[in-house]
Amino acid sequence: MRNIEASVENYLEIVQSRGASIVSAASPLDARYEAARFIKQYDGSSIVEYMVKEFNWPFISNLIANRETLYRALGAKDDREAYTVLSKASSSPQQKFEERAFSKYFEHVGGELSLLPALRFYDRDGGRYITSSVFIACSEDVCNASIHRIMVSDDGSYAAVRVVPRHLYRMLKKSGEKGLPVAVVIGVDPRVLLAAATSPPYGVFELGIAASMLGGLAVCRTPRYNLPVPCGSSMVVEARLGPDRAREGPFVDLLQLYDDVRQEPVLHVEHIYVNKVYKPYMHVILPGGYEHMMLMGFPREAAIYEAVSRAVAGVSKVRLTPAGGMWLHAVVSIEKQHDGDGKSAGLAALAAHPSLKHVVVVDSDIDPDDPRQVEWAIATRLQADRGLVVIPAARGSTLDPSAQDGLTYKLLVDATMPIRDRDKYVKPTIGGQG
Ligand SMILES: C/C(=C\C(=O)O)CCOP(=O)(O)O
Ligand SMILES: [Mn+2]
Repeated sequence: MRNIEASVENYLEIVQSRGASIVSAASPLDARYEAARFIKQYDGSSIVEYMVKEFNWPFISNLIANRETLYRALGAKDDREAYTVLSKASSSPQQKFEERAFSKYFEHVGGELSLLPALRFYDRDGGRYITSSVFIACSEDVCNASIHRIMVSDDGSYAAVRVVPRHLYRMLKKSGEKGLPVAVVIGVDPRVLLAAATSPPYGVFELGIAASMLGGLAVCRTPRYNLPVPCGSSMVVEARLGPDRAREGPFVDLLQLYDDVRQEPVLHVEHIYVNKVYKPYMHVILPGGYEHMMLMGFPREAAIYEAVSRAVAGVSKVRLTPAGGMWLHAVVSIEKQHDGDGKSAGLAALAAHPSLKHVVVVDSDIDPDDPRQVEWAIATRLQADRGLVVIPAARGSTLDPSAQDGLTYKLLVDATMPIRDRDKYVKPTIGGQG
């Protein structure tokens, strides 16, 4: 089914028709902690909808409740198909969108920061946060879409945005004294978020990748800055980003740690619009929750799958593991053909996802989703003198508190069995079963 306007409402219809269910809160929740507790209760299991006391719009979380929901959305039956959908969309983004009138879809509701659907999640949070915000910006003839959290300070005096040094950062640096005009969309089909979480080369517009996955994309041009946004977005904010900076953080990141406090660009909100055609679901991603990990990690898993498939003859499964925040740790199982395959697979994984820190390579009889099996492989198949590769002082994740000056030691663990003597390593099965 197509959802070319990319609304949350249509997405819900699609995944519900394919078996996903939604849990509704009985009464409105408090924006401070109570909504977070409710989302957490269904983290990794079910989509939840709820009202938040001081807002009139419906809220929604866990849109990618688990892998099954994501696969349903992608129309895929397994990992391989899901990776293929994303990889194909990334390598052949649509270049043209269907343009529609902004005024047909959106009504102006004001410009105050207090209207932003921001919640407070954890006790040390630096303010209230919007976590599903997709920033759309164009510079010269290049457009970019990427996800950045927005922090609204507790006294409501400013909003700041965490901008990691990637494409939006590059545009911001070029924008000079006036700051960078941006359109921020909140509440879209999560396939738009997945596309925005991929890292194509500069110049590839991530909305084109979303369009490939959605079967087309209807965009509306924002009134002030003429920026293209999906017409089904629940909220559209027109703003200028920077050049001034303000305190941002702490915020709970993918690793379930409080990220550093930094000076980040201020978001100068000008106009806020809400969708009048679709039910304007405000999407909230629980920081450090399953949906956060899936949205960030799944595109990297697909990239690792693709890279390892080029490096060795057979890949069984790739997992960025939940305990590593689906960001720092990977387990890859392969059909080993040569004794060097374990190393080739691990090196390909590290290269495909620069934030990856530790990778364990196992044989295809080990399930990367089962930590006991992975540990069993390490216990019985690894010899540290030949199975470990340490890469000193490499570029690592900014989220890793143990890294120094952005540099980290990487580790590849080749826990595959040697080609010789394979008989010594087989998993025993109880006989007499046919
Ligand atoms: C801010 C990031 C993730 C999050 O908290 O959701 C991205 C971190 O990117 P690195 O390149 O690993 O620093
Ligand atoms: Mn980009």
